[in-house]
Amino acid sequence: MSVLDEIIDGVRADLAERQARVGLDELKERAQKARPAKDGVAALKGESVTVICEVKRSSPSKGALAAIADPAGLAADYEAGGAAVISVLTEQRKFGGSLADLEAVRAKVDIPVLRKDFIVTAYQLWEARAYGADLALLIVSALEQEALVSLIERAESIGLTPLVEVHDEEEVARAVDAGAKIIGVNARNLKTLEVDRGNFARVAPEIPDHIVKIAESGVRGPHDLIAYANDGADAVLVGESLVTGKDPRTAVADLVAAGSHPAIRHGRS
Ligand SMILES: O=P(O)(O)OC[C@@H](O)[C@@H](O)c1c[nH]c2ccccc12
Repeated sequence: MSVLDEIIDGVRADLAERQARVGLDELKERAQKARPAKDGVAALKGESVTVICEVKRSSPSKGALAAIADPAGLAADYEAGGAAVISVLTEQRKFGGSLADLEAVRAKVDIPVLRKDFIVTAYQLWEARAYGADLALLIVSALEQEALVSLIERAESIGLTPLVEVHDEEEVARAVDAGAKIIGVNARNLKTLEVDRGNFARVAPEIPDHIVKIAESGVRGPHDLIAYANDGADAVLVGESLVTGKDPRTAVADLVAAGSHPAIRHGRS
């Protein structure tokens, strides 16, 4: 069984418990009361390379990264540093996240918030909206094509912007066919957990121009952002280096400054 399969088994077990506790109707009611979702595409695509900053306590590859007693405080630091979007891991077993983290972050910041989880049913999209998310991650390798198509449609119909994650060229084709407007290329293979920073450069040319391109994982600092930008990234998604560093606000500000450097804008469409 791959790491991804193992994670998804756990996600399904936890999901079944929540579904037994909170009915879909109740969840929809709560989602309807949530503040309208912010436009994820507008937040990410601009003159500069934008930065998505992640609240992540642990990971299957590295184990515990940071305790993060105050996820909302961390998110506020990210926002102050110039983050375009906050990503909140809500998967519990391997990443130490929760919907409570999402809710706390949402209450604290004004920028769009991404629910980062292993979404396999529409129920999780309603949860994302009910707890204040503006975007939701959909992982191509975790979904049959039919499910991917219907989850993208459902996400958009309830106001969520889907960020569709791929790892190779084949998955790009599936994401594009399914109607993705934002595609994230993960440098980490979720089946083996190996990180290959060269993956974005290989895969990104397959993504049509009108789609927002995000380079995910492995960004250690401004030099990695610049490399991804030169390979055509509109945005980068950064977790580990921010949660393990001493000063997240300054680390984000340094990334944002690199992303808005005129040298990077040259040749960008
Ligand atoms: O911590 P990093 O290497 O900066 O990576 C962040 C993010 O890309 C990573 O957490 C991630 C990318 N896709 C995912 C899917 C599920 C869980 C986590 C992820």
